[in-house]
Amino acid sequence: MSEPILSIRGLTKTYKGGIRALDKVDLDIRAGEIFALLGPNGAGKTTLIGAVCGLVRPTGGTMTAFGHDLARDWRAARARIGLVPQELATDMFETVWRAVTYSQGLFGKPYDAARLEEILKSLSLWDKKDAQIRALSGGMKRRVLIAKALAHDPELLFLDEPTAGVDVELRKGMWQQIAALKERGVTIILTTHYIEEAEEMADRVGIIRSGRILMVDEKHAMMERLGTTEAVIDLAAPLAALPPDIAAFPVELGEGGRRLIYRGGSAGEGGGRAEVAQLTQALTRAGIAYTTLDIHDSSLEDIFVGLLGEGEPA
Ligand SMILES: Nc1ncnc2c1ncn2[C@@H]1O[C@H](COP(=O)(O)OP(=O)(O)OP(=O)(O)O)[C@@H](O)[C@H]1O
Repeated sequence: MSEPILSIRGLTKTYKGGIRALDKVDLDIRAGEIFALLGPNGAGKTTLIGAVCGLVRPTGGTMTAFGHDLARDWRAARARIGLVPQELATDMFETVWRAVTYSQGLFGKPYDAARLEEILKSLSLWDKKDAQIRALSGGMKRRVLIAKALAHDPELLFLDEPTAGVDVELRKGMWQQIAALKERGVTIILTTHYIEEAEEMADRVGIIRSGRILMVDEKHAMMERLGTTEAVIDLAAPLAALPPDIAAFPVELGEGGRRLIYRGGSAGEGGGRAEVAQLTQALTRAGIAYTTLDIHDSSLEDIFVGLLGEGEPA
């Protein structure tokens, strides 16, 4: 693997009052990936982003971005990092154009009107460039946040809950924007508690709870390793007991013998689905007819809920 673009070791943050928002977090981010940090409310996602972007002062640990130690050489690294925060912390009376111009210069980048025009056009904000931000719709305000974060052409972009509270259509639009940024080579870290968002977008997923990273893996590997297949088979006639050939599969009888429920394997091609195919063949061989077969793989959501359900944090 090439050098990580961002490397975090032992990152800890204890807020005044004693809340430990981050607890010895280790994380490496690869150039060009979309990394989704998943966690429930209060897990420490925003604190983690804030620590990298210089908004939160860590209590302990080290962070290296683009080879720069963030504690010693913050500006050089920060100039290459963009942040789309959850909330618009900008002057609402400002025009869109002034807001993005300000952001472009914030880390020493020279004024480049053509680039700003390009960014605003790509986010369908060009015809709003002279509008005051307060006059924009919620969806447009969010796009202004993205435009501001992109104005200095960051190579690493943080998106904190990019689609929290936005409608489905806007969310899909946002996903397209994020995919387009990845195409251009931008590395993306997004936080979300919409599992669907991670499932759709991410190359890798990290799960955080109570300031601790519980798991980091390729999304597909995580789904294959932790996922299962469930098949619900409605039988044409009730069965009093399972014949041995059928009982050899991970199945149980329900609905007074009318329904066979299979749970097993792993999600994905080879695992549970292949075994369900064998199960249906065994049913046919045993002369057991069925009317419907409903099969599905567990989603990232099932996995996530299962992981978070495993005991309360220490
Ligand atoms: N400025 C602060 N002072 C004290 N405690 C804080 C501060 N900011 C966050 N916390 C606490 O730190 C913990 C982590 O908060 P954080 O905002 O990082 O979580 P999050 O995962 O981003 O949650 P959400 O999804 O709700 O944004 C929470 O218990 C929160 O109450």
